[in-house]
Amino acid sequence: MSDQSVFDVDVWTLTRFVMEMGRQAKGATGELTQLINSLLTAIKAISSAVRKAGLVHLQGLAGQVNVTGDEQKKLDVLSNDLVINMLQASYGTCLMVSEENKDAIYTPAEKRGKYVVCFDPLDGSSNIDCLAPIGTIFAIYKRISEGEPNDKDALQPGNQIVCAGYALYGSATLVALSTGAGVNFFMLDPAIGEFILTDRNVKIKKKGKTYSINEGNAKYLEPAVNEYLKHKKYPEDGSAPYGARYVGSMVSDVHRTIAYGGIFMYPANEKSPKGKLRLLYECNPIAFLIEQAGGIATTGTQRVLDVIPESLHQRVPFVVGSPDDVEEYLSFVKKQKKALPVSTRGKTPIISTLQVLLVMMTSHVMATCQEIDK
Ligand SMILES: O=P(O)(O)OC[C@H]1O[C@](O)(COP(=O)(O)O)[C@@H](O)[C@@H]1O
Ligand SMILES: [Mg+2]
Ligand SMILES: [Mg+2]
Ligand SMILES: [Mg+2]
Repeated sequence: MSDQSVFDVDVWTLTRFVMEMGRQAKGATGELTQLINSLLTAIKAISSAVRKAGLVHLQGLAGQVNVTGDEQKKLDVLSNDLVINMLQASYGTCLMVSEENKDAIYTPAEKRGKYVVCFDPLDGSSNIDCLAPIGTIFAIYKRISEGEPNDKDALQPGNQIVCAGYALYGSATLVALSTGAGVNFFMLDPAIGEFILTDRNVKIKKKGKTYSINEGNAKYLEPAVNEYLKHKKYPEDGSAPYGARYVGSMVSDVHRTIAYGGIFMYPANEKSPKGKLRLLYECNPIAFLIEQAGGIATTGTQRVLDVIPESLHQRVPFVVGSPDDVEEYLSFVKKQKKALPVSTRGKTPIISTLQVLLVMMTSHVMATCQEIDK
């Protein structure tokens, strides 16, 4: 079938879009545009590598384990090298933090610029060999140090982000990007190798119809989370139960949540008391985009973007999505907190539950003894 679509002779590419945003920003030097363009080159190369991985033996393990204990895949390492090399060649960065590097990566002095980039070069890498969607996530900050850059430049809270985004290598390759004035989607047109603006100022639905969580962790989840999930499956008010969707690649699960509405959750659990997802290069960039799209991003106890980072690879509990859905989840968390005696609040619920049982048993035994004494 011949392609009847009109050939757009005034196409809005991501590069043009960012240049336009840059020109409107006072004192723009074009450095951010150049940095983003270099990042896009890495993303295009990763997209190409992902799509041919099965043909050129790029699937499977690289043989090392990263600092957070993930077994590195060959594509993790390749993606990481691409992003580091393209960013350093942009003359826009002074320091980078990557999931795949234990320490911060300092740009050689002669190539330094004013930006800091925290990134997850390949997100969802357990899904590479089964061809499920995977992604790349990044957050960009302005450095705060004078002279030599240092780790503190990367330990800024997410509310200091100047630009964040993700690439999704799915049935098409998409980039979602925000520089703080809303979220825009760009689709890669392989014919011209450009990302084309497809959705301007994307907004998440107020309330969705699906929840997304790894229910294989149910045994380890806090009671409030399981109570919430039960409410979604057996609504007491006669409304329709929610659907369940879980890809196991956060970028894919989050993109569906932004596109369709709903809630994505990776809360703390007994196995990972701080949750699994990493603050600097997964939770902060995604939280920034979710809020820019009108959603909520919480750790369960505070706004993700307000968390003051203490270490480069620290994890936080992570619940994001449609405002009504996340607010409803938080109401279950608050209810659980209220149900616990003050002295046990804030402690690991498993211990506090045992303490509550102990208090109840002791008072029961006391009451029985008093009965016998009468
Ligand atoms: O397999 P689990 O425990 O559900 O974890 C899935 C989560 O782990 C991740 O794959 C971690 O990211 P990486 O693949 O970048 O290490 C997320 O993309 C995803 O949401
Ligand atoms: Mg990993
Ligand atoms: Mg990841
Ligand atoms: Mg990763």
